[in-house]
Amino acid sequence: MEKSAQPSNGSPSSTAAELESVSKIYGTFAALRNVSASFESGTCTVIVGENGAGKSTLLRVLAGLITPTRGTARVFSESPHSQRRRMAYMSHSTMLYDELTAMENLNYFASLHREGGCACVGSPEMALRAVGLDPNLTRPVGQYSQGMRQRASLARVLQTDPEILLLDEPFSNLDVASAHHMVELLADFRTWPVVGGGKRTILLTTHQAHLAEPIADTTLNMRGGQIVQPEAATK
Ligand SMILES: Nc1ncnc2c1ncn2[C@@H]1O[C@H](COP(=O)(O)OP(=O)(O)OP(=O)(O)O)[C@@H](O)[C@H]1O
Repeated sequence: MEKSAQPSNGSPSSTAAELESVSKIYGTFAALRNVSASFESGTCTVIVGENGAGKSTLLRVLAGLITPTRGTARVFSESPHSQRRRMAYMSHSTMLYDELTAMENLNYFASLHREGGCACVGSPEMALRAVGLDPNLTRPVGQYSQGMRQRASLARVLQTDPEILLLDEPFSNLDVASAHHMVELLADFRTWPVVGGGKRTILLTTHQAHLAEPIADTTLNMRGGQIVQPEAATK
């Protein structure tokens, strides 16, 4: 089934990411079935659906972490893998070391990026301040509340200064106040200028679409590995 997340305005340069007839088959099971969608630069797309609908698979294909069985994924008109330094992917798990402080965690991941040749525009300190965490906190992340852990996790991906932010269930395990704070942080992120021009693009999956409403330009509904609604603009 083929659906367009956002209708093309005829300008290829405004497309941040796209899927063209993408399927992902595990054995005999299709996690994604012939999905086509495009995501315009500067927009926030919220992807909702039941467990197993294919939301994470879609994000991971765009992140270049999964190769489609059929079809093509493109990021800035190139392969996702080749554009990975312009993207950041935050998975379900925080991917932080519990025994390290937030600053130590971010320094560690920043060093990995530098070794990979990534120019980290944001510093770990700036990223932590951006999400409202004190860079001088001496407590290890293992002693943080869930909300603080999620913020530290967001800082980990923001410090790479991504143009495209892919967030898998960023509100999971957060109370409503923390989820609202996360949404405010994401709204703020969208306003950050991009070196060399361009706009920040967000794709996020959630079971709680109402939480993302303030920043959602488009909501996509997935079921059985397909996008089942072409679009449902929330504003
Ligand atoms: N590596 C894998 N091997 C086999 N099946 C997989 C694999 N990864 C995902 N699947 C299956 O593909 C389907 C889609 O998974 P996916 O994680 O994309 O769903 P989801 O919509 O993100 O679900 P959830 O909301 O539970 O995270 C599921 O049925 C899942 O079991």
